[in-house]
Amino acid sequence: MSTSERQGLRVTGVSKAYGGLQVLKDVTLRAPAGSITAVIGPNGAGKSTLANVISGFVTQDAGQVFVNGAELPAGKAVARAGHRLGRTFQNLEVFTGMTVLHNVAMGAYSRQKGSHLGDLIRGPRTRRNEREAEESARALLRKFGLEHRADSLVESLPFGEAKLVEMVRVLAMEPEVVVLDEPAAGLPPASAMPLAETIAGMAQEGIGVLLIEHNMKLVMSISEHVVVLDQGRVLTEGSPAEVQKDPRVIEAYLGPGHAKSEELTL
Ligand SMILES: Nc1ncnc2c1ncn2[C@@H]1O[C@H](COP(=O)(O)OP(=O)(O)OP(=O)(O)O)[C@@H](O)[C@H]1O
Repeated sequence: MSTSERQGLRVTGVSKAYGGLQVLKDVTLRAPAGSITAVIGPNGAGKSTLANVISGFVTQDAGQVFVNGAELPAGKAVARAGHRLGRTFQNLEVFTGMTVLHNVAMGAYSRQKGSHLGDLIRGPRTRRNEREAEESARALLRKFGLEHRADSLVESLPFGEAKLVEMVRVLAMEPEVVVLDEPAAGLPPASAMPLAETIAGMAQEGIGVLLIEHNMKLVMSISEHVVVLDQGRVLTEGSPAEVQKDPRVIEAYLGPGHAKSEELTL
């Protein structure tokens, strides 16, 4: 697919309620290919629910999600790999009991075509797929400076490296769009720079990145566009500089009376 055909992620009119609580209200946004779009908002604004709807873990009540113009079936997380949509989680999601290499190879394996019967009897095609998945996993680990960890169990890694493994596993899927749910959460400050470089690298490779993040420094330094969610609605959107100075955004975060002469530096 050429870069001009890649439209990235489009979310239109998504709403979701839990019982009487309307968590998302008519949310529309885009995360174009080759750029970083951030979603920020105070606690409880609906950011993780939005990530869950986009990645098919939660079924929306209304609205659609598209990757490169193709509508994704609501609530079908497993179908996302076929549509090249990858996602990382707020809480680390890695396959414990498996090596770093095999964790990343699972990402590569998910994009390969095979048959269930072939997988069951481990026919020649399955074995070739496994070999190829491991080779591309190894190449990615080299690229991200994790090659020396290939044979370690993923749970033996420091948290920051395990987070990076999760991200590399998503990249092994060769995604068109990635949703990163608070990638900086729990990371030591020293890891912020390599993380920013990794995310920027995704966009440079043409991926549409939707970055859900509380760390304003990270958001403001690498995002092209920022969407602000508040109480389930899109409050406003714009460039990092515009959003940072917007009195409505400052009020949403800090409460009324803070809007004058302040800038968002959370
Ligand atoms: N499965 C659920 N059942 C009921 N309520 C839920 C469920 N998931 C989320 N909520 C509620 O929906 C609202 C939005 O939650 P969500 O986790 O999406 O917000 P958030 O912006 O990601 O918050 P944070 O920044 O704290 O992670 C909250 O009031 C939350 O309690």
